[in-house]
Amino acid sequence: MTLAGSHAGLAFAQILIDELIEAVWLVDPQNACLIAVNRAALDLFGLCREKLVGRHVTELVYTPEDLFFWEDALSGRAETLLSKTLIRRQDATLVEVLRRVGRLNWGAEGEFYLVCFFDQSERYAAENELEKLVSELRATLESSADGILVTDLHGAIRSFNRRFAELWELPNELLTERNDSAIYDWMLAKVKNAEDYARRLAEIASDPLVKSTDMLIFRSGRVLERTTVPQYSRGCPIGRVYSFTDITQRLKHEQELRLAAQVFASSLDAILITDPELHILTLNPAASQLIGQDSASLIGQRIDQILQLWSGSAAESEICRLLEQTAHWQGELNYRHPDGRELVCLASLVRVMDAVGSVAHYLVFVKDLSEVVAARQYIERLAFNDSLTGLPNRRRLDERLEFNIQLAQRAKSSFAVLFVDLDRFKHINDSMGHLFGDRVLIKVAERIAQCLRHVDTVVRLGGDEFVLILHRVDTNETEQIARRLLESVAKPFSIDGFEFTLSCSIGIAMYPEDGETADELIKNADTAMYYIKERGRNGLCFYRRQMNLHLLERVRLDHAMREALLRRHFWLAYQPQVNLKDGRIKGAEALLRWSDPDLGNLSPAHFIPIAEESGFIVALGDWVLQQAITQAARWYCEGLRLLVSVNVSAAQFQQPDFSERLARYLAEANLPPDLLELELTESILIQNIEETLERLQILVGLGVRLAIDDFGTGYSNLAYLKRFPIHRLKIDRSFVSDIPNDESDTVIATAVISLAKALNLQVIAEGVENETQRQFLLEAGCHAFQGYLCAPALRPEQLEALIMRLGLDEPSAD
Ligand SMILES: Nc1nc2c(ncn2[C@@H]2O[C@@H]3COP(=O)(O)O[C@H]4[C@@H](O)[C@H](n5cnc6c(=O)[nH]c(N)nc65)O[C@@H]4COP(=O)(O)O[C@H]3[C@H]2O)c(=O)[nH]1
Repeated sequence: MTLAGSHAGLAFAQILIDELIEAVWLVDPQNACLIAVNRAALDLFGLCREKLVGRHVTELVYTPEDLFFWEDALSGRAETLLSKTLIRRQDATLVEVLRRVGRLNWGAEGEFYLVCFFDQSERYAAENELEKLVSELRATLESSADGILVTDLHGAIRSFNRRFAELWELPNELLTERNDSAIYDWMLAKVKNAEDYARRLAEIASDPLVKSTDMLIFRSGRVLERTTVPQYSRGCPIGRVYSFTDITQRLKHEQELRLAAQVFASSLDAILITDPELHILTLNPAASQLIGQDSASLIGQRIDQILQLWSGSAAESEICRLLEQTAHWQGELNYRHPDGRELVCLASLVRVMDAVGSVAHYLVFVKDLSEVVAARQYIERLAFNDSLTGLPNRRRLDERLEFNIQLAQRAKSSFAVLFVDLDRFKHINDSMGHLFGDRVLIKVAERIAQCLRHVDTVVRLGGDEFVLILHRVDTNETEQIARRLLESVAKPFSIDGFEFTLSCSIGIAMYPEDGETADELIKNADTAMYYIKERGRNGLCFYRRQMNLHLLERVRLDHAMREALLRRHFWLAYQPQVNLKDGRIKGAEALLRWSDPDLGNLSPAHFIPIAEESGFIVALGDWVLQQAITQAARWYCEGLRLLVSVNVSAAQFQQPDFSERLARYLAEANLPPDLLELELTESILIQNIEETLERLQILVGLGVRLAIDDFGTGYSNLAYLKRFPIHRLKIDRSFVSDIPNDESDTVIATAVISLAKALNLQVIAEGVENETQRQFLLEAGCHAFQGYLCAPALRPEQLEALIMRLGLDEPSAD
């Protein structure tokens, strides 16, 4: 029997199930029709009791599972069912329920199926909501730009996001197999200072409530910022969330920004930033210093009203065009500083665009060029002016000459170029030092300038050379000015109590006759100057065309000399040196002779200066030394103890191996060294005094005698003279020739003789041509003479014959 068959049972069951919270059906197991439903079931299905009771269960169930079950239940193959399912309400909505079917045997009342429905829709909705929330959270976690690690209070990892794995470069195996200690080890190995890292982590772990932010520096250089906060649940900490941000780039940018700010603040150039309308937004200290106003008063002002950006050559439209095209403009501007200074500035304008392509700012850089301009002007002055005398220099000369040429061409006029060179200036430099020489040059430059008109130009070429341009002059006027110049330079100088006189040689070239270009004019004036130098100096000379031929001749002569030495066209003549007291011959000066089959007999006065200029004198002088020693040795062997004097040039004397060679020649010839005298000029001796003294001592150590040739023509310093191991002074021919008529020559000759006496030196006069001179020198106490009065330079055999006639005064007799 089923429950449906027992009315009393059914009524009781109805009362029972009505009290239940869940929806309940009682189903007749015979026909699977509903025999009773409770109130909750009416609510759940949205049907009235009449619409439910009596219905076949399969009309009310919805899912295949239910349909199959009831099919099986009716055929006795199934009795219970418990699962989630769906029911359809009257309004066609589906409701998720947990449905339980059980077959109940109610004793005498019969059997029935009890079908209970628990409405799960709310729970499921909550679960769904939760699931959604979780997945949203997960997505949020994953989409975070920071790496996130969540742990429990003991550090066990609960989760981390992909970014965390990326930042820490976790290998795949650590992603798949969760191994907390391996992950922590990995992290430890990544950081640079593992010890600090571990200590800090332990500190954090020890306090579940701590919040902290730290910086982690990786071995790779990457820098992470780690922030950790406790994770709470219902107000209690249950774990910890770590978030990691890669701040490598940010730090770099911050550093760059700091640097930029530092550059901005400390830049020596003025930097101003404006808005698109050129209103100043900010400026650095250098800008306020350059402009001369404090930054507060400048901010807000238009930059172009403060700096004359559009002044000068730069028109506003042009600057705007350039800014438009290249985003940059640069130009010079003048700025009058409030303190009155006129500044020359280099300004640069740079346009800065914003993200959408509009002008955001202008950067204005201003550099004060005043010092640079002053330096440039100074360099120009240096470049175009001689630093010693302040006169224009060679570079300016070319410019002035070109200018004069153009003027003269236009006006069909002439002008003069004078090449002025001081005579024997080297002696002053060598004897008094370069500083003294410089002061002399300044004084000379002043004197030259005083002789000129303001339209003329004087240029110092260097050393003691000056070039003058005389504007619009003819030869007469030029000569007058040149003579004035000679006179002016010849006036005595007095520097630091030292009184001396100078002379100069002036070569003159006239435009256009003597040259049409600047180079030609200078070259020809120079040639004329050389010409006058060679002819005794202290004078002026106009250029003549033949002079250049003369220069060419010098080159040819130098070549011919070299050939002549090879072909044995040189020989030595010996001029006797006579004892003034007894007229006997006491020595001879070896003088070079050149008898050339093509050129004839050439004078050493002509070719020696050329050899000195070209340096050939070293080889030539060496040959002379060897020849003279050989000859003296020959005479010595023949029983003639004759002192032979040899002229030694500066270049020869300065050869490092001069004394060694000399010693070798003496030894090879077997000549007693005291039969050789070296004649050195004053100019040789006054160069590098200490070094010269050393060399002289070596020579004296060899046993040879030393004489100063042309004594009186240089600037001998008596103090040094005393120190030099000299045996003899030779009075220059120029002081002898006018004795006794020229008073100053006479005085000088007498003074030299007295000086020699005082220093206990021998003294010989050269160029003695007459008896008066001889007598004068004898009376003055001179020891010896040489000159045409006795004989010119002779061939050795002629000298021997003369000695036979006059007798020999052996050197030891001095
Ligand atoms: N007016 C006049 N002149 C006289 C008289 N007695 C001698 N002379 C000349 O005066 C010059 C004296 O030689 P110096 O002053 O050393 O002047 C020499 C010397 O500076 C140089 N010289 C000659 N031979 C040599 C040499 O072998 N080596 C070097 N380095 N220079 C030499 O050439 C210069 C000229 O030599 P020279 O033409 O031989 O001219 C010689 C000689 O011939 C005289 O009574 N009156």
